[in-house]
Amino acid sequence: MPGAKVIMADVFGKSYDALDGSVQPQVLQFIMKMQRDPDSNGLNLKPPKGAKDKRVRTARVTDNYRAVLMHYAERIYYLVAVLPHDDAYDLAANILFDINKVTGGIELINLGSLYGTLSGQPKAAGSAEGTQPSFFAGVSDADFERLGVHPSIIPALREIRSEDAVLGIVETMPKLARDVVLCLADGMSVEEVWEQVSSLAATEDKIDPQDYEAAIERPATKEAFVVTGDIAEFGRILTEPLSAWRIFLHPAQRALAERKTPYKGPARVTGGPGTGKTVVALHRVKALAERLPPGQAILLTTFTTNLANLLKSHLKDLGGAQLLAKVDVRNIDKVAYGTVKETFGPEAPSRLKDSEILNRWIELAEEQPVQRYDGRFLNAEWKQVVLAQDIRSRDEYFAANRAGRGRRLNRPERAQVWSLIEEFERRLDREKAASVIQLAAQAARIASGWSDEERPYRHIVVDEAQDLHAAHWKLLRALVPEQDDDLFIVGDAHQRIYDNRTSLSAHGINIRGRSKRLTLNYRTTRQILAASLNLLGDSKFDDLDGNTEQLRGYRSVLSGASPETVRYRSPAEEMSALAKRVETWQQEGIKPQEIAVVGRTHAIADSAVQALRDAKLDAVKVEDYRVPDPDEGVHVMTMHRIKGLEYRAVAIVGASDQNMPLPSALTPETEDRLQHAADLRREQSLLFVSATRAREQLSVTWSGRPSRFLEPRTSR
Ligand SMILES: Nc1ncnc2c1ncn2[C@@H]1O[C@H](COP(=O)(O)OP(=O)(O)OP(=O)(O)O)[C@@H](O)[C@H]1O
Repeated sequence: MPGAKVIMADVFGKSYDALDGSVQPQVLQFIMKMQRDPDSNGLNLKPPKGAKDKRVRTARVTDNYRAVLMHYAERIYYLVAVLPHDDAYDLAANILFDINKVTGGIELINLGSLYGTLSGQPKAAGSAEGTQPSFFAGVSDADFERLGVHPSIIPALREIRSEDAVLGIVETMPKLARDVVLCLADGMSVEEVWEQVSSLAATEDKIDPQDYEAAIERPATKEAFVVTGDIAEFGRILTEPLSAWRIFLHPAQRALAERKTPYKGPARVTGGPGTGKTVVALHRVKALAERLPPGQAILLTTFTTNLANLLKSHLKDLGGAQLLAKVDVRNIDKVAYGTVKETFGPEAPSRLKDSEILNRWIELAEEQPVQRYDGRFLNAEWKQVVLAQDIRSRDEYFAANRAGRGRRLNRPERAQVWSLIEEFERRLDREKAASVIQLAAQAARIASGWSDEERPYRHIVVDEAQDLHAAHWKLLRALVPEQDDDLFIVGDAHQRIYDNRTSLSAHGINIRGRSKRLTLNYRTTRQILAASLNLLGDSKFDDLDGNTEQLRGYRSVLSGASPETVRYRSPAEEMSALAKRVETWQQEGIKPQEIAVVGRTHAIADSAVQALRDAKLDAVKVEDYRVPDPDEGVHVMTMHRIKGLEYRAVAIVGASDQNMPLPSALTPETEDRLQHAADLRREQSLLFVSATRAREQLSVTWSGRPSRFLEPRTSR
């Protein structure tokens, strides 16, 4: 008897993750049995009674669990879910499969959950909102269908009368319908939605609504189903819960990442937290690697080593060792140091961390008989004026542009500052040491002298671009010849947490006409998003290229609990409440390693670890360069360390005015007004970054006075 081909639907992952560890291995056994012989008695593969779609089948996985499948062609089955017996029959009764008229891809429509989301909605008449018109009154059925919304969904859309209901229902829809409905709800016209969403997802094929063989080959199907017959591949996929196979690019993301016609120069993608910028960068690397000529290389870089390690593991998930072999994944400081070391070998200076450099500046400033300049001010002047413009002489410094610096320096003052800078650099030379930014400037100087043939990369992709310094951009510009698809840059100035501000065009990186902004957040519930945006107040942010960026249209499809903001009388009380909160989250089914506790300083994080352990909860401090094992417990870390990560639940602790902003991170206002403002914005961004790591639950707590960034939304 020939075996069957089993194809996994994207939604399958959700039901699989919810299964008990003892049932999960049985699912693989079940798939193997299906592949061997779907008609074997033990499987009891049959059409359930009362199913809306005659192709639905149920089959036995264990005594208590059933698989729901769709049988669409001879010996080919889609696996939709494995659920407890009754739930499986419920689902089987309410699903439909069809070929989407726009994408030509196969779609799974779950009418049960779709209509289920409407149950809490006010009725059309007889309720407080009785006269509320249907939210989509202006869109005809024909328009919905033309845009790619399946006709079975349209009656549910007619029931919608509030934005909340829109956001609730889209979670249960097929992908294209979800994007269309969100854009219409955002006020876009039918034509705009066609141009910006549906037409981008449309297939050029002539669609035969019965031809599933052709439909299975289309990209839209491949985004929603894992088409593999290889059992080892199934096993690998199922044991990597958040791995990249589940990431199905939104048409706007796909247009950026998989674009076939080359970008005629550098391209830039911005967008708020969780809009999939990193995902786009990874898919871009994959697309570029697929057409990379032999002997050429791609650089994927970001700001910190931790994030570079994370990118490496995501890239491996996405394309395996084969993809990784074509890509150099390194953080920017390593790229710079590598260039300097190649030239100077063992003579290359050793690297000093930013904190060590700052301490040396503070020492030098304090040694001066007359203390005219604060160490912080001098450090910033050196980094943001001297190193940013690669100034090497007193005359160059006299002529330097000091835009962005808030303290004027007259000529004699500039002479004083320059002599301090010379003294500082002399001391570092004597130590055979250098700051990471000095090394980047040196590397940029070296690489700028190379010919195009000597430039080591064919493409460079940059994540977390907002944190890079001017010297980094000069270096990157010099590491890749100016040509099509040279630089692909991804970032968000709202998340700038290191003190580097510059504009791409100042470094010969011209992105005009090649920049896009992503607006749909896939990570965070809209309740958490609204609270996080509140933290930013009315501060202004840039678009990495000298213009102001706005978060217009930034929204989430997910809905959940409101975040908590709670004040306690003392740090001890706050910490014991933290332990209770973490315990409650765990009781609600959130695993310890899916919970993060975040503090502004190491000391706060350490006291949180202690408090959790005192309450007999497993907790681990997440330090640099190490990812804890899943059984080490709740992850506790600083706000800098959580950058780029995400958790189901996040507790921000110690968010008092004493810690946020951290006084030692602020340049005195009297010393430099603009630097003070930039320091404040950076602290605000740190809190914003921390809050936007939360997928489902967020709590922000403190004792004493709340951080000024919390003021607008604290109701006490
Ligand atoms: N099209 C998509 N469909 C479903 N999930 C997605 C999609 N794109 C991204 N995601 C998920 O959304 C989350 C955020 O993605 P990602 O980390 O790429 O966003 P980001 O913009 O780089 O975020 P941040 O700037 O906050 O670090 C991830 O869990 C990712 O898997």
